[in-house]
Amino acid sequence: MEQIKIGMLGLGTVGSGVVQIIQEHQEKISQITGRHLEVKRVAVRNVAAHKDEFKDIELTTDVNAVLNDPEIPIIVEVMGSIQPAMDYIVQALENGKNVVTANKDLIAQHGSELVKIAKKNNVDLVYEASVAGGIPILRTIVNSFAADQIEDVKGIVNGTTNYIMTQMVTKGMTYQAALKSAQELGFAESDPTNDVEGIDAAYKMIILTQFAYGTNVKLSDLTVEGISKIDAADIKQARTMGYTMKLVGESAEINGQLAVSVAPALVPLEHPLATIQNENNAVLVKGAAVGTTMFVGPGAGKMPTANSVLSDIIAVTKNIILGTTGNTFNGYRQKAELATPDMVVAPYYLALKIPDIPGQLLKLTHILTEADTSVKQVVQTETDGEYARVVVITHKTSLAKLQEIQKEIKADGAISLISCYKVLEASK
Ligand SMILES: NC(=O)C1=CN([C@@H]2O[C@H](COP(=O)(O)OP(=O)(O)OC[C@H]3O[C@@H](n4cnc5c(N)ncnc54)[C@H](OP(=O)(O)O)[C@@H]3O)[C@@H](O)[C@H]2O)C=CC1
Ligand SMILES: N[C@@H](CC=O)C(=O)O
Ligand code: NA
Repeated sequence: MEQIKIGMLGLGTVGSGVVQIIQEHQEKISQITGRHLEVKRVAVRNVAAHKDEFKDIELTTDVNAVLNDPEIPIIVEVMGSIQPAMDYIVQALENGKNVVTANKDLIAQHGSELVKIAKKNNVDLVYEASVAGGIPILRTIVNSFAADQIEDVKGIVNGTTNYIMTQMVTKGMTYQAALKSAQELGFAESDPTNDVEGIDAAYKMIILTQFAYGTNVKLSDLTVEGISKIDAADIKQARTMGYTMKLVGESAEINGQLAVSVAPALVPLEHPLATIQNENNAVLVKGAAVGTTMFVGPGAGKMPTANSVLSDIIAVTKNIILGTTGNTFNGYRQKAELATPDMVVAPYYLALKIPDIPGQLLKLTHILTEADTSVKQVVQTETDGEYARVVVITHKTSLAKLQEIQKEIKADGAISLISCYKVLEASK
């Protein structure tokens, strides 16, 4: 049987999973593609660290030996970060090689540039593993939503933070211990800052926005908040009110304009996202024709992510055989403006520190009323005699009105806002 030789950049969590699947499932892959896949050469930083585990594979620190090998038609980039990965991918594409990558940082920030280079060189550039790890969400949007009009994409798209929050809530683990465990399990990025600050999820929402609406947005177009500042008191309080807390990404189409965000949100316990635990991810895609669909699965980890990389390798292999490489992964292009804060509406949870003296709650009600925002629920959760902690859940209000409320509270001086989270509606 003819061979397809693969060159790889990186042999860490994902890379080692890719090698394992190719070795263990060679027979099935050959039957499906009609080709024998062989990992010919892998570039790493430290050959000695891998040579005992990967005796049958040629390891090198010379990236050019992978990128310039005329026998290799497919390069798998699983090393991460922007540079030098960007230069290596450009070099591979310009050398006429198809590229499979799991690198969301790179695709979210330089995807359109790389797509153009791939097209010019008539090669594939595919990156299913870059969003929601093992969930085949990108190809599903491309294939199964091609004729539908997507109205909303919402979900949990970072495995590390969902794992941390699950461990904190269900096992009482500390934030630091849960993060350490996520790193040991291979879920976190090599520098976990992007995970915990919501940036990794934001990159994934940028890619999902491109696939769902055909529109390129950049990081500065999104509102992004991570989990590092979440107060355990809010998680507890939310639970008593019938909510759990999740890091939620949303890309919504509002009258033809887009609102893309990542932030911790209160999720009603009966909402499908409330049941997503540990490193699992879930993406809800709402189409005008199909309604709401949900895709669930592991969002991080060696084998699930490697399986997505393999789905790309197999798609590219088929294209090589058919002579159909060079088609853009997602061909949909559409220009759209960003929604303004007055267009983006949701209920909000506000936790406030209020002097425990008469008239203060009235003052808060006045601020909310002035911003045309009504209250659904209000609870005084504790008092130390001097200050009370008061939690308010509003009815739907716009982001512009919320900003007005935040400004007025700040100006008041006596009342202070401890935290503020969006509240998901049970039916959405
Ligand atoms: N882990 C996960 O669950 C997921 C990861 N991803 C993405 O997949 C990619 C890889 O992640 P992961 O496997 O976790 O990362 P790891 O840190 O586990 O592995 C990175 C690998 O790349 C190699 N490498 C790094 N820099 C260079 C360089 N300059 N030259 C040659 N080799 C280099 C490292 O070599 P050495 O071993 O010698 O240090 C290592 O083998 C990232 O883009 C990540 O965002 C996507 C979805 C899920
Ligand atoms: N660090 C990422 C890995 C997958 O993309 C995550 O935790 O989701
Ligand atoms: Na995926």
